[in-house]
Parts: sequence; structure tokens; C-alpha cells
Amino acid sequence: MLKIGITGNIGSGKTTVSKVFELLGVPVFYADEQAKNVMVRDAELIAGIKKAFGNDAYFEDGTLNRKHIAGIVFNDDAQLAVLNSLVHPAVFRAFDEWLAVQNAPYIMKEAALLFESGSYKKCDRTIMIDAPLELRLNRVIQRDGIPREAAEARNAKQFTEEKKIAMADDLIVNDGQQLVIPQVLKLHQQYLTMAG
Ligand SMILES: CC(C)(COP(=O)(O)OP(=O)(O)OC[C@H]1O[C@@H](n2cnc3c(N)ncnc32)[C@H](O)[C@@H]1O)[C@@H](O)C(=O)NCCC(=O)NCCS
Ligand SMILES: Nc1ncnc2c1ncn2[C@@H]1O[C@H](COP(=O)(O)OP(=O)(O)OP(=O)(O)O)[C@@H](O)[C@H]1O
Repeated sequence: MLKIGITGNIGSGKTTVSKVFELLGVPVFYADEQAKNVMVRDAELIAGIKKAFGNDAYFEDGTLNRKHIAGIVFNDDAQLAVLNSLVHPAVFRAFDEWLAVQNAPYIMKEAALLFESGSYKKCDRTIMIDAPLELRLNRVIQRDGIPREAAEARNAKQFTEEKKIAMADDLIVNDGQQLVIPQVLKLHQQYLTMAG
């Protein structure tokens, strides 16, 4: 089964574009969403997060205190590295389990940190979603109601767009000008042909 990794920096439209592939029948693993899942389900991981970020990392009902953790890690590279080293292996395991039960010509893995985490190495091809910084920041500010500085801080923790474009095999431009669906259809045909 062909494995396609799809990524893009914050607010690029990874999730939106991946939903279009899903409409075409392509199974999509959403790594960012799965990270949220394992962080409230995996007992060993929960213990590790509490040890690293304090009991305040979780509310009393067991839900994740995202603001608390975000406030720490996006202002401290060493703490972000700790969080990544705890969460990413658990997400990789969840992906392997998911992959084992898929049955389709090709599947996709949607991940913000596809290149940073090294998980692109397990993909046959990769797609980068590109959009201008201002547009990406505005999308995130609107979607999440966060201050511009918070969106900028996260963006700064990711590889640059230029670097990711150079690393990716394929490109989708989601700049609000070029139509996205024709770009998706073209790649979909290409991947179906590759998958045989
Ligand atoms: C810090 C947390 C709790 C903040 O939660 P919040 O709901 O505010 O953000 P959410 O998870 O929806 O992420 C939104 C966007 O922030 C950026 N982002 C998230 N985690 C990271 C990270 N570790 N490094 C750089 N950017 C990140 C991405 O662009 C992502 O798409 C959460 O992002 C988290 O647990 N991150 C660590 C796990 C992870 O690396 N997830 C992303 C890839 S698997
Ligand atoms: N082509 C588009 N036209 C209009 N709105 C869009 C378009 N693409 C994305 N958006 C909007 O921009 C916001 C960010 O998109 P999306 O959540 O898909 O990005 P993402 O790359 O997954 O973001 P993040 O890295 O923060 O998880 C969403 O509110 C989405 O609806």
C-alpha cells in the first residue's frame, strides 16, 4: 500500500486539504488529532507528561490542559523537545496499528511535524501545503482565537516553508487564489496510477 505524508506549516490548510482526499475515499491518519488521543489514553504517556509538566498538565476530569502545556513548550525549546520525545513515539505506534488494518490503494498521514519528527521517512511520497505566512497566521488567529504572537511562536518552532518545499515530492498551493480541488484530483490520479 502506497503511503503519502501530507504536511504544511501552521494554518496552511493540512486538515482542510486532507478532508478532500478523504472524500475521494482515501483513508487519512490525522497525527495531530491522534496525538491528542494518546495524551489522554496512554497511561504511561500521561504519567510521563505529569512528571515533566506537573499535575496541572491535566484537569481533574482527566482532560488535557492544553493552554498550560502550550504556555510552557512554545516558550522553551528544551521543554518542547521533552514533550515531542514523549508524545511522538506513541503517535508512531498508533499509526502502525491503524496502518495494519487499512485496505486501500493508498493511504495518507497528515502531520504538522512530518519532516521535523522524521516520520516522512516511512512515507513513499510527501505533499507540502503552501500558503503565505500572513494568510496562515490570520487563519489560525480566526480559527483558534489566539493572539498573533502565539501563532507566530508556533510557526517559529517548525522548519521553514522553503525547507519543507525542498524536502517534499509534491506541492499543493492553498493561497486563497489557486483552486485546491483540481490540484488534489491531479495528485489523486497520480497516486492511484503509482499504486497500480
Ligand atoms: C502543546 C499542545 C498541548 C497545544 O494544543 P493545542 O490544542 O493548542 O494545539 P494543536 O495540538 O491543535 O496544534 C495546533 C498546531 O500547533 C502546531 N504544533 C503543535 N504541536 C507542535 C510541536 N510539538 N511543535 C511545533 N508546532 C506544533 C502545529 O502547527 C499544529 O497543527 C499540543 O499541540 C501538543 O500536545 N503538542 C505536542 C504533540 C505534537 O507534536 N503534535 C503535533 C504533531 S503530532
Ligand atoms: N482554501 C481555503 N479557503 C478558506 N479557508 C481555508 C482554506 N484553507 C484553510 N482554510 C481555513 O483556515 C483554517 C486553517 O486550516 P486547517 O485547520 O486545515 O489548517 P492546518 O494546516 O491543519 O492548521 P494547524 O497547523 O493549525 O493544525 C481553518 O479554519 C480552515 O477552515
